Amino acid sequence: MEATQEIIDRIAYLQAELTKYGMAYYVKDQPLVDDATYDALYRELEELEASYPQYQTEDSPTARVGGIILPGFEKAIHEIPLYSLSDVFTKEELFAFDQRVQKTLGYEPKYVCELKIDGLSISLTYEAGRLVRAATRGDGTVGENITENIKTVQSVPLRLPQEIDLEVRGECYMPKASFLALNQKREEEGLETFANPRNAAAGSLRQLDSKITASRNLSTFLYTLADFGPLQVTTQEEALVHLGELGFRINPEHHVCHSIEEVWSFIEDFHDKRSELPYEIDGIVVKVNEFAAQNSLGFTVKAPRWATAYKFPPEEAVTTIEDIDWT
Ligand SMILES: NC(=O)c1c(N)nc(OC2CCCC2)nc1O[C@@H]1CCC[C@@H]1O
Repeated sequence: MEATQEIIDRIAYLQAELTKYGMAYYVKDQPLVDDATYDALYRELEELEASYPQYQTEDSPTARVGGIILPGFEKAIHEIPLYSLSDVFTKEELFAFDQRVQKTLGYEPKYVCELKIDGLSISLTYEAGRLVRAATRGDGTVGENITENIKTVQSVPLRLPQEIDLEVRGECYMPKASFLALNQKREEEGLETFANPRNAAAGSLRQLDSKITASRNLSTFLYTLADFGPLQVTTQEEALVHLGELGFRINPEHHVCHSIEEVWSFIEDFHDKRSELPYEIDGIVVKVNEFAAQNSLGFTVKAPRWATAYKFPPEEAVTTIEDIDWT
């Protein structure tokens, strides 16, 4: 059916508005409209796109529901490898890391601390501002192409505000509340429950039916650029801020520390706050902030010399909602 200019404009308006509302709700955690308003506009867009499918764009908000069932996952080669992190488990080991860094640099650098999100590491590739590939980390060089599944994760932008080529990396995770609700539902259905949110996220992302992925309330925190492309950033802190400006979901608890002692107090602080977070973390990632200093330090075979992960002991597992002491 041919569409009038008025209908074409209305479809474009709804696609833009609902994308803006979705970004505010899922990325910035700051809703702009109430659910009823969003749902009414979403239904109107669904009806219009069903009547005029030639105007349903692949980055329309209605494209998030999944529906592709893949025969299997294609391999995804990482041109720039996804490194792992060295681990430290004590204050002494953390300070020894700082000593090695200072020995190489000849000065004490600023560090940026980030919560170590306990999810599945992913890589997102954009060409001319459009998401063209999403992949799991795999072994760091070869992962799985999970583009169709990642498109159903509401916090992942399908289109950037600038038509740039970019590859970003981060974690896809399942919030604790979604994990508990999912396990309760599976229990009621006599299905096997997931051991922890990380396994639940991995299982949800590695579904061949993207409709199942769409139902699992996954979210993301992005933390690094594989290639800096056109971005003019010189520190990790700036990179995080810029990723946020591009529309990616960034964990707000990043903090620049001016000494390893300050890093330690950040670690102690979050050791206590950990159980109150709405997502699981398994430690704190400590990175030299300046990219120039990172380049001087370089990488070992598998991990950067300019970063380490202080690991927390495993959190006592909360398996079902009944286990929580709500008092
Ligand atoms: N899990 C995380 O929250 C996290 C993070 N906040 N920052 C990084 O920085 C990368 C960059 C270079 C080497 C590690 N890595 C993280 O997780 C990685 C994914 C795979 C191994 C580590 O867990």
